[in-house]
Amino acid sequence: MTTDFGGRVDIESLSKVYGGEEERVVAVDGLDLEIDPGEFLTVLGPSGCGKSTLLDCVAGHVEPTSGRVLADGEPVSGPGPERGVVFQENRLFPWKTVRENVAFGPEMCDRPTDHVADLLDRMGLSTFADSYPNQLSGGMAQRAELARLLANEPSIMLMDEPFSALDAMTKGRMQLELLSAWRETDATALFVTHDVEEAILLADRVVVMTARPGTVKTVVDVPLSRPRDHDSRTSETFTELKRELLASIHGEAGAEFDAEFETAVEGEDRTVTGDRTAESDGSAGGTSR
Ligand SMILES: Nc1ncnc2c1ncn2[C@@H]1O[C@H](COP(=O)(O)OP(=O)(O)OP(=O)(O)O)[C@@H](O)[C@H]1O
Repeated sequence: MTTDFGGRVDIESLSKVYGGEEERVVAVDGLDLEIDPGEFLTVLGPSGCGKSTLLDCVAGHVEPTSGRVLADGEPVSGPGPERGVVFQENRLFPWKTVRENVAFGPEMCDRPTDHVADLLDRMGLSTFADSYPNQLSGGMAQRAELARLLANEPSIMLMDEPFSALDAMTKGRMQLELLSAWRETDATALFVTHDVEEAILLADRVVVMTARPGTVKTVVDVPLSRPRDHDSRTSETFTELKRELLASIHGEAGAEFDAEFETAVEGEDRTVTGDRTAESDGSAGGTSR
């Protein structure tokens, strides 16, 4: 699968303020980030720190208050075909079948739809191609969303906690399916998640955001080889990265957030190991797939 665009993303001094004078919320404040073409970047951060706002600004669904986003050097001023989005909740058209949902994007752009059957097959949805979204399980609907994203062959894949509502086993399968599909493209991926393990498993680099107003706290390289599988989670490198990222998020989110992540480190030595965290300087990491 190829794309027509390079997939570079530059986020420059991005700020977003919601509301008026009375209920002013500074969601994102002066955030700088560069994402290389073909890179898989995950974004972690405490609840409400502006992760979705960041992704929405890149998608062109939210207009920055100041600063800008460039996609392949062009300022983003709205949604575009080179950027595809998957949200946490199912946004499939309920009146269309799975096949029609997946084919919709290419059809709207007068592009071929020959790859739709193959995508449905890869996502394990061939036998549900003629089903409607309300006949699908949560995991199937998310697979259909992913197939729909891939059918559009975007050069930039934007994903906002797409697997957060899935059970652990389905989530694990979907993560590997996503990686496998992404590796066959040249696409850049920006993936927002609350899940530290998910952030590591998928990424070339993990961005940790500060508590609101959100900006980049740290950027951590993930030096795990690809292709990755479930065994990648058992490596020493993975465990060290997990401790490092949990410590970074704990430090940011404060005590009220600790409880949420307490279970994630249960049974493990919580000592923070050597600091391999690179302070954000906007430099890009490796992109080997
Ligand atoms: N349309 C909006 N109008 C007003 N405030 C908003 C709007 N969208 C988001 N916010 C506020 O901006 C802040 C950042 O929200 P955002 O959804 O970007 O954070 P998040 O990190 O994605 O949160 P979560 O992890 O809980 O999904 C929050 O305080 C939120 O309430």
